[in-house]
Amino acid sequence: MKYEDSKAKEKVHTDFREKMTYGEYLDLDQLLDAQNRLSDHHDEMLFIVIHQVSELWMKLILHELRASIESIRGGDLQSAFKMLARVSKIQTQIIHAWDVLSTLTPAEYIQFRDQLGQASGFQSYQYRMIEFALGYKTPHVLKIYEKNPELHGKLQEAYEAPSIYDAAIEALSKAGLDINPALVNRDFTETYHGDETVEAAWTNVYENVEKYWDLYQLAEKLVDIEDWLQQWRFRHMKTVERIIGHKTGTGGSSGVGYLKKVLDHRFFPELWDVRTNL
Ligand code: HEM
Ligand SMILES: N[C@@H](CC(=O)c1ccccc1NC=O)C(=O)O
Repeated sequence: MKYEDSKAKEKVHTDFREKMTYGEYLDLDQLLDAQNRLSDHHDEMLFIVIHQVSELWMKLILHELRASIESIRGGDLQSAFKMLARVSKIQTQIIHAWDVLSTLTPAEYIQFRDQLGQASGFQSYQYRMIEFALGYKTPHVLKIYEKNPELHGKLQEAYEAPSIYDAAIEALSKAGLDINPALVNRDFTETYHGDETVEAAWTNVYENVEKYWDLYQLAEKLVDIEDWLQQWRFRHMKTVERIIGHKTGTGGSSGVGYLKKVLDHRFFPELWDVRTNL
């Protein structure tokens, strides 16, 4: 039994459902007691809340992505569309969070930045699991968690699992489109970089929409997700530039230069290339 499930059961048994309150159901004592500032600077509260809200939304994104991968692999594309549409809407929420964070000025941030030590969003394991679920497998990220076996195990599992794009490629193949067989059983720990048979298959789908309506819809849902993820990355990079300029990051990277470089990575390359082919 998963931890979440056992906790829910315990709640029902001990509280008798009718007596359970709003705060108990949502564990608000715990949730609202977790904004612990390291400085007494007013704006540190904003910094903490934005991160916590983003991590909560990431939790839901992962929940939806994992289930949609299972649905695609099981041939139930309609359920996957519903969940992927939800992922896109969540992404718009976390993109808008940058508008709130942009109210933090460099002069304000610098007053509590030192307190953050070497902590950095670089260490967000949920963000990495999202990247893994979308097929961007960066092995150096696993190293960060070597000293935490529980998290390392979870990340390793996500690292080895087929991504949503692997599931989509399998769906292309199952629909009778000619896909390089080596791709279907490939080493999923490798970041996917593109394949001619996949590009030809997507081109076929886009040219024969009425025949491949489901695959066409799947493609467009994936484009939505990559589009929004790139917009999130871009807003992060620009917000960082306006707050810390070109200072090096607390995580040890070059900062803005590094965040710009990450923007080069494409998750579903053929879905972008196909647009040129049509
Ligand atoms: C004042 C606000 C912020 C600044 C100055 C900032 C700065 C940075 C910098 C410089 C990096 C590069 C790694 C490093 O050397 O530290 C980074 C990475 C990252 N940050 Fe932020 N960040 C901010 C807010 C946020 C927020 C609100 C989130 C949301 C969870 C976030 C998530 C991440 C993630 C996931 C990475 C890793 C990106 C990657 O490796 O592709 N950051 N951040
Ligand atoms: N990397 C940031 C620090 C930072 O943003 C941060 C620090 C602790 C917890 C989350 C953070 N957010 C995202 O990177 C910096 O260099 O200022």
